[in-house]
Amino acid sequence: MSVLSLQSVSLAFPVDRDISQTRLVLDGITLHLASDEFIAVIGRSGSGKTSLLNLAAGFLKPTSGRVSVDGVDIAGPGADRAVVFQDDALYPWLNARDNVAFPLKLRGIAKGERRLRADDLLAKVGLDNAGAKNIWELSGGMRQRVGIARALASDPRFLLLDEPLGALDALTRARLQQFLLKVWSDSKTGALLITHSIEEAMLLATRVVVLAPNPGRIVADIPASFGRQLLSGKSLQEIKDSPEYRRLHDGLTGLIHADAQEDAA
Ligand SMILES: Nc1ncnc2c1ncn2[C@@H]1O[C@H](COP(=O)(O)OP(=O)(O)OP(=O)(O)O)[C@@H](O)[C@H]1O
Repeated sequence: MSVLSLQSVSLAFPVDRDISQTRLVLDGITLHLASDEFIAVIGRSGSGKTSLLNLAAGFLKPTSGRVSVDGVDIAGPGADRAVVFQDDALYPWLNARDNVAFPLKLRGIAKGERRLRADDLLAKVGLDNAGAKNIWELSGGMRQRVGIARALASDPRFLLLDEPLGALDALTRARLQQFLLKVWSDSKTGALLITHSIEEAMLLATRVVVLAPNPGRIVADIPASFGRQLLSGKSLQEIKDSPEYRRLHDGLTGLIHADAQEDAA
């Protein structure tokens, strides 16, 4: 079992490129993600969700505090932490299979083996016959699935997901939520998901973390079991109709709303 940890992490950005003046964006963040967990981070726009993910990915260095994997400070981005963005960021000059195989190429894996593994990963994300397709021939949902297959190709211990379903229509998004849940459960990687959707956070995560802004800080860290209920075959409607679902939904909405009112006061 691996653990990705942020320990008393703060992050300040310079104000208007003036490095003598800084603004605190995240303050005192402590968060541990184990490789069997799915943490969803919600919070208002500007509360620091993406900054938190960028710290975990190693794209940003904390101003103070530590970011580590299994107790070892990270030095920057690494293959142990794969990132999927809202904008799929695929290579348009490569077909779907070669996009997925790209991390394998970087690791020096031979061509035949790369092809087999890429096809296997494409099958895992339900794109068995799409390997030879050009990126521009794929729908938005298919492109996101290729992006997730590519992230899995590096055999990461953690998947860092920055609003990966945010640009999709409601129906495709609902389908891909179920798919993401299955991928997480099968691949046994820890997942950190940034989302604007309370419902998405509740349906996928084993823990929902709420950030409040100015400066970004954790105001709630709540366990959830709806994803596991979905995986064990309970229907979405039954889950959404349950009192525990409605209670948590109301609670999370209240937390985000309370924080907005505090800001306006
Ligand atoms: N590179 C940067 N330089 C200066 N300020 C930044 C930088 N990146 C983010 N910020 C500021 O940090 C704060 C948090 O931004 P961040 O993108 O992490 O929030 P967020 O919760 O992900 O927002 P959203 O939900 O709108 O994507 C914002 O006020 C933003 O303007």
